[in-house]
Amino acid sequence: MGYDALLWLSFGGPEGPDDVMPFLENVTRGRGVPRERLLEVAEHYRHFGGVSPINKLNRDAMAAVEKQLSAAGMDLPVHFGNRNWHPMVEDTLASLTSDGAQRVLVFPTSAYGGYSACRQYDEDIERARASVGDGAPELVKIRQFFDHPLFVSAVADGVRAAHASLGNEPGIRTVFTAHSVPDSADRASGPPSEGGRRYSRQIAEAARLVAAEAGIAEYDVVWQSRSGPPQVPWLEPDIVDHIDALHSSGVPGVVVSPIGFVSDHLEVIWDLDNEAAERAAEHGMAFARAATAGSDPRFAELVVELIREHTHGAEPRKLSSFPVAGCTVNGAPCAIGCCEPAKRPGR
Ligand SMILES: CC1=C(CCC(=O)O)c2cc3nc(cc4[nH]c(cc5[nH]c(cc1n2)c(C)c5CCC(=O)O)c(CCC(=O)O)c4C)C(CCC(=O)O)=C3C
Ligand SMILES: [Fe+2]
Repeated sequence: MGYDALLWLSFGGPEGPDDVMPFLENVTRGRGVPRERLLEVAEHYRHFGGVSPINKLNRDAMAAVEKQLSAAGMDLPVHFGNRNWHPMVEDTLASLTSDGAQRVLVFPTSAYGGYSACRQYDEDIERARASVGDGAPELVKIRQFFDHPLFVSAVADGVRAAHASLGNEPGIRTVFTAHSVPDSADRASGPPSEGGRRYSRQIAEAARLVAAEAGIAEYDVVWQSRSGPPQVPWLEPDIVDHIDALHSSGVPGVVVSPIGFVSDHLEVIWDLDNEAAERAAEHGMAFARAATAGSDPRFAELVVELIREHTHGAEPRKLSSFPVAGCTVNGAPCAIGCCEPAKRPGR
């Protein structure tokens, strides 16, 4: 049986100043993020007129995918739905249902496993189906793709271009970043038989693959955009602290590749292009931020290939030996214990 549509499932972001606080309240509801952190992040959004680039970046990427789908003669309309801001996934699914859709593929805009990057999108699927009620279509989620050759080569080209922009000077360190998560969430991610830490291990593996493709021997993997109360341990070190450490050890500059994200959304343009770049400048270090994969033509090609795994039984291409995960039906978890939400301290 075929599919009636592709649901492009993303995080969402505000599209004007009045959206900022309600958006942040949606993101952090029940998550124990301190009020001060919320107000601080609201300032980051206000710096850009209250508009996150994320929705436009998603719409552009969707248009690129639609173009490639129609060029391939595949009749699969693409619909946009978000977890935290309009168009909300509940509304998109309601309209797909009234259009008569019975089976829908879901592309979540994250390459990785773990609670925030994978399981929470399953929860969005469950919540949207529950809100539609009887007659909700079957929702089949597309797998994690952190080790797909098209993802790896798009990120690697971004890293190469960033080094070229600094004149390929020797000694410039390549630093990969991903969104920090509570250490407890990382430990709890993935099936226990794999030893947990599916999220950070996949990030490390993607970094290794990209560095190998770009011919980079020395690199680091660090974290960014930490929130949550300071007494709760999150993955470390933070990119800004890491720039201090590199400076102390005499490193003349950095190329920062946000490998944990698929687009240049607000956490990339604020936390890296602003905060990390500023710290590097204070130390007199060279700084270049590598592009994310989402705007590369290979990203649309990647999405179409992932779709074809479902519609044409295409063989999954992957460069690591990690198990294929994340491809679940109607928001079911990947496997017993896989990507379970971590118990959040202070909740
Ligand atoms: C792993 C991960 C990804 C990557 C996977 C994926 O891409 O899905 C990601 C993406 C994103 N995170 C984003 C924004 C925010 N994340 C927050 C808070 C949090 N993120 C977390 C993790 C992740 N986040 C966590 C553990 C929290 C703590 C609260 C909680 O447990 O939920 C907060 C609250 C304020 C703050 O504390 O920073 C905001 C505003 C945006 C949109 C940016 C834009 O608007 O352009 C995007 C794409
Ligand atoms: Fe986040």
